[in-house]
Amino acid sequence: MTTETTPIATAKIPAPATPYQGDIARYWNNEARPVNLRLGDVDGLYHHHYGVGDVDHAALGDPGHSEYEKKLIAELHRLESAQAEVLLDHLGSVGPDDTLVDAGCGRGGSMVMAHRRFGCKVEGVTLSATQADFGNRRARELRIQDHVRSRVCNMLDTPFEKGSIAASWNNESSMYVDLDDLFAEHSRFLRVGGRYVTITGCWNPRYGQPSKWVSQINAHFECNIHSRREYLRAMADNRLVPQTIVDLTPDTLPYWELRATSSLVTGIEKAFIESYRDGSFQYVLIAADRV
Ligand SMILES: C[S@@+](CC[C@H](N)C(=O)[O-])C[C@H]1O[C@@H](n2cnc3c(N)ncnc32)[C@H](O)[C@@H]1O
Ligand SMILES: CC(C)=CCC/C(C)=C/COP(=O)(O)OP(=O)(O)O
Ligand SMILES: [Mg+2]
Repeated sequence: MTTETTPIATAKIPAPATPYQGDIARYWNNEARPVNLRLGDVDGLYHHHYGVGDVDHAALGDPGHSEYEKKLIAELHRLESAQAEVLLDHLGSVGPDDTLVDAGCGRGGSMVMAHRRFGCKVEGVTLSATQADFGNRRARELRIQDHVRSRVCNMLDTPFEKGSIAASWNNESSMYVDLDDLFAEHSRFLRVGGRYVTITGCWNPRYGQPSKWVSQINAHFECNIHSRREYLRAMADNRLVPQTIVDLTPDTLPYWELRATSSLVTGIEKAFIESYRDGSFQYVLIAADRV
């Protein structure tokens, strides 16, 4: 690394609020799965979320072809970026003078996309110094560091001023926190009339209790998947009123079925596919107004 800057994120790393958060920080500091890095290398947008939309079989071509695996990686990445576009579609009208918050920002791919779409500032928080440094380095490379910034910070206790944020989101990051605490914090920093969006996996109360597949996903990622009911209750209790709820489960299954055939499998594919198929787990988008 050059001497040009002390990375903002690691200049002063706050102590984890709980031992659990310390574990999660370590998990993401050590994460370097090819399924994430090789997809990000396609165009420099690094995601830690899953994909939506139909697979473009024409673009993939013949599985026997020497370029097939490369095309498959590009296709998985296209579906992951399409997921982030769907989230951004639900943020409402955002202008260049607005500031957005990405709660649990990962390596920052969604933040770059949000800035490109709206021209606004985007503030990201993650528990991982490695991720925050990665996101800030990408922002510098893209010369958007004045607008896109990641920091090591607990999303339940952020420095953002009350009512200062136009819109905020959790993209596959709400399963690491208590939902009441999470929505109280979003509600505090969002302005009245602002928008909150989450894309998340949640267990389906109609199934009864979390299925064995949901338990496997929790163990795999050290997270704690909430039920759909818990999301709606915690939002209602924190001045977040759902405007749109979309069941993205049918839209994410093609991504998983394709990923299961790739060389980049991680072993968790079966749990997602089986739980989406048996109805015990759902992939949902909820967009809510801060009232
Ligand atoms: C699965 S990744 C999602 C990353 C990103 N939203 C994306 O779509 O690429 C989960 C993220 O949540 C973050 N996270 C978990 N608990 C957190 C907390 N209490 N405060 C801030 N970030 C947290 C992790 O550090 C990680 O960046
Ligand atoms: C929908 C649910 C329950 C998500 C759990 C949170 C999570 C780990 C998301 C993907 O991260 P990743 O992109 O790092 O995972 P992978 O390595 O499997 O692609
Ligand atoms: Mg991934």
